[in-house]
Amino acid sequence: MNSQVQEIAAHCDQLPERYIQKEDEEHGNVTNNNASSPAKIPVIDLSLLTSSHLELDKLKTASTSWGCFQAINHGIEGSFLDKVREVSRLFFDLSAEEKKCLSEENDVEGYGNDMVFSDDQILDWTDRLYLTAFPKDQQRLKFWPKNPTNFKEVVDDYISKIELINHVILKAVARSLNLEENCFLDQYGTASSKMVARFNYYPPCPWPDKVVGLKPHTDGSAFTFVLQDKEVEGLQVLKDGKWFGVPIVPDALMINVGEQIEIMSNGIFKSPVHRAMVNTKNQRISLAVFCMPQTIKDIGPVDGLITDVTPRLYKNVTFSTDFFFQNNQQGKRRLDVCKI
Ligand SMILES: O=C(O)CCC(=O)C(=O)O
Ligand SMILES: [Fe+2]
Repeated sequence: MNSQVQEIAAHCDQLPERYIQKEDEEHGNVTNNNASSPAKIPVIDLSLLTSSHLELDKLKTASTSWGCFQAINHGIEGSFLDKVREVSRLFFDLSAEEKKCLSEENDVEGYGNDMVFSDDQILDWTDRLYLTAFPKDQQRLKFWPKNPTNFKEVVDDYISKIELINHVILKAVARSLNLEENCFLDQYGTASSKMVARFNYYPPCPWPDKVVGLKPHTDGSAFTFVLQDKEVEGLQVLKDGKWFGVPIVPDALMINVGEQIEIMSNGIFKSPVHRAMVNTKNQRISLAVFCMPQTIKDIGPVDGLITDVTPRLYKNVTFSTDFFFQNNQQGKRRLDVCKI
């Protein structure tokens, strides 16, 4: 196993070559830590989505222009979100030895860092814990921390709450396009869907403008729910060629449109390119929960959105594990592979 970034950060006085980012031609200056403007990422009140057309319209605009929004009044207590943050932090506070017990060579699940596909790959300044969290019978318990002792109880509880919100959002985005409210949910498949939790740990870095915490990417999910660090910012979203920092909105959940909803909506909703930056002083922890449709059948643009004026833009596709990682590995963007 590679050294964990946490250990490198604690012990080294020179940045290892493999973490030094090169200019990114596609997404502009990779290591410009100062996002160009304070973001106006829309804030959506989920409690209004069934009663207010205005809020539903805001959701539609957010998902078509930004591809993301901060959800408030989502039904999860702020004190519970703090608990989720706390068990995440307590896990990363454990000794290196204790955490390494939760990793296995060549397994994406468990504790580790940036997945290495090639010798010349530039690595992200992050360590992570990656767990299949739902359905429960697919959880691989050997990768779940025993410490803190309430880790699993809290995470299981959080995941079941996110599952409910995910359904609310899937229905609401359908209604926002005047479609039958289950059209995305039916493709998503309630019984056989999957949720993957990725706990991201970004140690402080003495050379923040030479590295990125998480390189620019789009999420392969239907939707992703990101619980942000409560004090330290770092997430940025690319819009109209500019990077926008995502501000901390207390108790909000940052929700990203994933590639699969971009496909199901025939490109109306956008899966945003985003990245995470690091800083010299403070560690940052985030928890991303990826809600993934069933992989037993393919997904594709919903019928109601394909017309003579808006022809089908994407093929049907199954987001199998191979499809997911292989394209990444070959440097191909998954969404491009799916385009007609
Ligand atoms: O750290 C963050 O805020 C973003 C995490 C993220 O984008 C991911 O895990 O895919
Ligand atoms: Fe992401």
